[in-house]
Amino acid sequence: MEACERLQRIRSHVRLVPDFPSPGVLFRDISPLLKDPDAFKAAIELLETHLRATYPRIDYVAGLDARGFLFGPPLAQRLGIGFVPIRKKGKLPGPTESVSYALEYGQAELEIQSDAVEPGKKVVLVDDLLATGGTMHAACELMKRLKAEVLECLVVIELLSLKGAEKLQPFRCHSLLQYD
Ligand SMILES: O=P(O)(O)OC[C@H]1O[C@H](OP(=O)(O)OP(=O)(O)O)[C@H](O)[C@@H]1O
Ligand SMILES: Nc1ncnc2[nH]cnc12
Repeated sequence: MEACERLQRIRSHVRLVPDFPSPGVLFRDISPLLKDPDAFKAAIELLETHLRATYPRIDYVAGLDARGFLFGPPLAQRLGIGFVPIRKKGKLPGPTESVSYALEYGQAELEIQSDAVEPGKKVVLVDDLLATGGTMHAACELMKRLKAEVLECLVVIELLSLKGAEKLQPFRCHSLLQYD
């Protein structure tokens, strides 16, 4: 499958759900994408191709709770590197670093185990979707605390009107699909 054919396949498997989880939010539901093995494979392959073409060395893929856990581990496997979970508050044992943040429809706190990434390691942060960028920004802050280097914030879907990529600067952001 060509890259644009793959993108089209991915796009056609993202479902729009108005007013979820709260009134006024247009929710982009990736469930149909996960359910279709070819579409899901196309997404993972495009993420992998992009990373291989862009970075000579990546040490870890770090995924954001919860939907970053769907894309991060298969991607890390294909790259032959480790996966690190960044979780919502209270889920990780042992010493942790935590950062609170605001997202498109709420407030939450993200955590990482203090020894999850060694200082100086090169990390790609992965999630399904970038909206306001609050969640990804918090993940970047966690990486700063561990003295890791964020190569890029990588998402399947970017909601351009919410200007998440601007909020993340100077960190780089890459998305497969963009919506207004
Ligand atoms: O750019 P933002 O405005 O921060 O929004 C994006 C975040 O919102 C969603 O996660 P959510 O917090 O709904 O949690 P979930 O993955 O557990 O469903 C999505 O998976 C991103 O992580
Ligand atoms: N509009 C949206 N659709 C799906 N996930 C989201 N996370 C934040 N905003 C979202």
